[in-house]
Amino acid sequence: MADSIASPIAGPIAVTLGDPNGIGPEIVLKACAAPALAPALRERLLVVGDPALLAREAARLSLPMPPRIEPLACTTEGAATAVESAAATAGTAARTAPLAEFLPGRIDARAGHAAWRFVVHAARMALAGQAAAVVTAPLSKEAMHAAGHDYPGHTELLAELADGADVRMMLANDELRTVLVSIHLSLREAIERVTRQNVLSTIAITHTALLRAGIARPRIAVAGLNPHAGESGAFGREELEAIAPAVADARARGIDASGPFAPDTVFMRARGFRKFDAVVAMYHDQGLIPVKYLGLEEGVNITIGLPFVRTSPDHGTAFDIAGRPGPDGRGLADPRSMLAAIRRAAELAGISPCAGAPHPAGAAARP
Ligand SMILES: NC(=O)c1ccc[n+]([C@@H]2O[C@H](COP(=O)([O-])OP(=O)(O)OC[C@H]3O[C@@H](n4cnc5c(N)ncnc54)[C@H](O)[C@@H]3O)[C@@H](O)[C@H]2O)c1
Ligand SMILES: N[C@H](C(=O)O)[C@H](O)COP(=O)(O)O
Repeated sequence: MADSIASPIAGPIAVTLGDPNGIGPEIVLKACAAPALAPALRERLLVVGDPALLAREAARLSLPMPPRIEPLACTTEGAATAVESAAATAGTAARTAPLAEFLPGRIDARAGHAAWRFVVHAARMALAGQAAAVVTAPLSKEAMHAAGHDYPGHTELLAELADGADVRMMLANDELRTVLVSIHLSLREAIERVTRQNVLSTIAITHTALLRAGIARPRIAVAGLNPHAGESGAFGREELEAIAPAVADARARGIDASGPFAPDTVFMRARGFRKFDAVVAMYHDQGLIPVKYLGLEEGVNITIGLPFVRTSPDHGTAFDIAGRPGPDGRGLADPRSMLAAIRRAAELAGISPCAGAPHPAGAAARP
């Protein structure tokens, strides 16, 4: 992962539109127009999506269009304005529909297909060195699956596009970073993934990501799986048989890893980065709840282990509020997590996120 680098990566920051029927288009437009966004950073943003869809949303919300758009049509109107290569449109024409058929809040395979295309295109740009980073607006896994794209989420799709890179999901805000041993699995399967090798790989990928972010001696806390981290085997043996040996392996490699710690208290010990720079969590909800609970508006999802920078907001498509006008007609979707994702991507790509504008979070590059 290119977490933080000495010289900036060239090219735009590709921002995907997400599921057209979710809040993606709204938060992308709001983030692009946010007064808190530095003008120089705004100019680096390249929105990957359908221009007609963006224009409809911009008119609804009385917002300007983003300065730069990479046109990928999912509507027939977008197809009229988009200049796409034959390769880009191959196999998708049949799924292009009139703009009026893209309805906010609706799970629709055509929207899922469009969201998938936006991500694939942006990732290919980054892999080809044509984009400095990728920031993804939320997509609906259900709609993507309905379109026949059988990925649990962006993370797994991006890993495949990057030749099967060994990636992990990190969620970060200004107080906490958590990294997951496994992501989108049943809890039963997630427990099976708590192996010595998986835990060790997660610690190692986390260590590399933190080093690249400029943290000279990353301190990594490792959570247990069971209540009280198993209480010496009384409540489960995963700590004794997999997690503690993985921590020992990591330490033998010179990594400052410690644990397993009781999962219910390790996050508060890590909060504020006073004792630890990151917590390795044993499964999805163990690691994501603490960050999301601190506020959806600041959290950023970062894929570590990829050959390019990828961030996203830490929330989903919010179909329940998509397209809703709100009391002032400007929509209900909060763009702050998207803004945080854009700023974090810029930092990780070596681009100043705050040139010419205040950066509320302050601070140096961090994943
Ligand atoms: N990065 C991603 O692509 C991503 C991340 C998480 C979930 N998802 C997908 O999103 C869909 C819905 O997931 P969910 O309902 O569990 O979570 P969600 O984050 O979409 O919604 C949870 C709650 O938070 C609210 N909310 C979320 N973002 C908001 C914002 N920016 N402003 C105001 N309110 C906001 C919603 O209205 C809802 O009440 C699922 O298909 C899921 O797979 C995608
Ligand atoms: N697990 C993430 C979350 O709940 O925030 C989300 O599903 C995003 O996953 P991808 O980045 O893989 O789409």
